[in-house]
Amino acid sequence: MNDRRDAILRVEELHTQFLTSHGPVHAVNGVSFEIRPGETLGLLGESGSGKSTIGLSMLRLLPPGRGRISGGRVLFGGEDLVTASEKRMRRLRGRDIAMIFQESLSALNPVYTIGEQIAEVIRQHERLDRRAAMKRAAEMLEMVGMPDPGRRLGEYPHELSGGMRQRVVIAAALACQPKLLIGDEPTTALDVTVQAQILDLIADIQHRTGMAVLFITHDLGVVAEIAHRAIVLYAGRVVEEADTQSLLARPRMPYTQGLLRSLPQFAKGHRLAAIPGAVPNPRSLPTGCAFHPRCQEAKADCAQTLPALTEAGDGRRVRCLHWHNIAQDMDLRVRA
Ligand SMILES: Nc1ncnc2c1ncn2[C@@H]1O[C@H](COP(=O)(O)OP(=O)(O)OP(=O)(O)O)[C@@H](O)[C@H]1O
Repeated sequence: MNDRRDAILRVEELHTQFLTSHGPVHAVNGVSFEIRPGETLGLLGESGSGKSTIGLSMLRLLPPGRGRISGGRVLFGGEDLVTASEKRMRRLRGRDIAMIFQESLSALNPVYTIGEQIAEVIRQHERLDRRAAMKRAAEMLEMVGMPDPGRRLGEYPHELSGGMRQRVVIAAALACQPKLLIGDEPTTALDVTVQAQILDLIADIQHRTGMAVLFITHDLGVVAEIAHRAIVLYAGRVVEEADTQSLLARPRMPYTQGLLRSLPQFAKGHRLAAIPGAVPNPRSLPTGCAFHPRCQEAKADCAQTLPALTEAGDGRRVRCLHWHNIAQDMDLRVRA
């Protein structure tokens, strides 16, 4: 959180609830972060930690009547999207802020050709005739590395492989040159080779256009690959934020340390071990630090006091009462 002036997006104290027959579910509990142009921020967390809800809240795409933003601001270029009109949001979505999801097949309409669908997105936001929009659609397909883009324009989604469909979805998302791309697990359904290609593609386009990217994922390996900075989410709260290299080399929060130890490529000298237990139910969060029942470092006060998100130097933020001692222990272990 260094240079506040430059951020294209600032999320401040976001709270989002779902109303269910069993009462409200507090899915997002005071989340703040920012993204600067040309930057990729990884939003990392286990299933149920609130990642998708943050993405949907930012674009005001929560299920009507069930999901609601109950507090906070989402400032995009200084404008608060929480209070913007629905008309304004329709203009922003797809033009200034684009979102891509995991399941490319459901994002595409089976009865229209690839070309018609990309051209339609372009024409929703720009005054172009059909021919010009089709020409731009072909250029977009070329940009995302689609072989033989002219021919692909006339094909239907089912004629393409999963990786090629995801390229089409990215082409459509980027057709209006958004300033911010939100990717919600956009590579999770793809095999590792195609996943690597898509990550390279997003990084390459970002390099050329300077767009900001919020990359939502449960996969630390993906964050390591694509994100400049990362936020770790637990039970709807940010528990750690750091530049990706520091986060991977010197995680401060025990939860982040646990995530790293559960992955072979990051375990480095530690025994490979899954974090015991599961993400808590957001209807009944533990008192104090929500992670304390699963934490190997927990002390008596962790069950009583909710730690604040604390500045820990170098733009890092940590939500842990004992991060300082744990950090010293970790550093000693790393030096030994
Ligand atoms: N439409 C909904 N109605 C009720 N509760 C919901 C709804 N959508 C999400 N939730 C709850 O909100 C919490 C956060 O869910 P969310 O989908 O944002 O998590 P996530 O980190 O994106 O998980 P995943 O990786 O599995 O998508 C979960 O407890 C989930 O059960």
